[in-house]
Amino acid sequence: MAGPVRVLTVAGSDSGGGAGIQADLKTMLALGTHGMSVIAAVTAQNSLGVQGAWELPVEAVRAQYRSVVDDIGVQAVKTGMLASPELVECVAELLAGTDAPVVVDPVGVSKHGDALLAASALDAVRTKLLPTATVATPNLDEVAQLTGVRVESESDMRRAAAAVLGFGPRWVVIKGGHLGSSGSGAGGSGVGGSGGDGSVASGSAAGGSVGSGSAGSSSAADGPGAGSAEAVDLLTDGSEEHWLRAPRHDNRHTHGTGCTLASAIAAQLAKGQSVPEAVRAAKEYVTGAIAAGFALGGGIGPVDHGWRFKAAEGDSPARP
Ligand SMILES: Nc1ncnc2c1ncn2[C@@H]1O[C@H](COP(=O)(O)OP(=O)(O)O)[C@@H](O)[C@H]1O
Ligand SMILES: Cc1ncc(COP(=O)(O)O)c(N)n1
Repeated sequence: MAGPVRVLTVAGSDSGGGAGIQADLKTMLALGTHGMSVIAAVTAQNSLGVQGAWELPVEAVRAQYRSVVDDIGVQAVKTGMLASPELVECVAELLAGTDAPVVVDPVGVSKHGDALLAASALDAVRTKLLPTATVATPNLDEVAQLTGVRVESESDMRRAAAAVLGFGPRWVVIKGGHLGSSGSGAGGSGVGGSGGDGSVASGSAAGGSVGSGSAGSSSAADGPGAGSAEAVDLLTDGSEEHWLRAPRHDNRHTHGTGCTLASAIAAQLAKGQSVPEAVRAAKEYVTGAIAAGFALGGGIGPVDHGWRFKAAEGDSPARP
């Protein structure tokens, strides 16, 4: 079909504009695609944390999805914050009926430790949502939550990948962004008006080109910026292994990194790239966005989704 490449995000809204639906749409635009959204939950959120979260009714999510898919059509779908077991099941059922590649970011907790998924939804993520995924992109806290595997070094990432693949996604990216950063601890508000019960500890990450290679030994360090010099992710389907290595940027403004990576993978898949090509390109994009991350509000600022536009314009951000 002629026209722009179309990518859909099914996720939560971040009022601060750094993560969730807002990060997804900015990423899709930056990578030359037409982004569309199914809003599953709304958060009141800023650089300091999540002040409130409300999930949408299942019918509202199903109706948004049908409106987009039945008329406009999608060439890839990405999922993010889905909040409740009912929404996870609904979205899994909708995705089971699509031929488009699906990127599942099993969002569990915000960078500040606020629960974005009820603990009662974990089983549905494992047994219903993950089997629909072409690529799943858990961070290390989500790996622990979903599989019980605690990753403390690069060598643990293989075990983590095998455990996630056991739930049925075709590929998994184990994101090592939290390796070598300090944990920020759980707390804050829970998910939804129904009350969140899924709070878990989260790591706060501190913030070129992407290399690949084999697993090395890198030990967890004692604080943001003091960790390993690389941000290492492992992409595997159980037979092929791709180690994606990029410079670790000593930048605390990393709000939205996971959403950005998953949306970038979806955009690249929609353009027709293979999974390894798409993940490599997405890693390059998120690495540049983290390098350009900026302060906004009093806490953790966002990555810069427009970093390539600014670089092309000669570096200095445009001023009105
Ligand atoms: N400080 C950093 N410098 C460079 N890359 C990073 C940094 N922190 C995270 N990343 C990368 O950003 C992507 C998202 O990872 P992560 O922050 O772990 O996800 P999440 O937002 O889900 O917690 C991964 O590719 C990871 O390696
Ligand atoms: C609505 C929403 N969705 C997802 C995240 C996770 O953000 P991150 O990409 O930093 O892990 C978030 N903070 N808010």
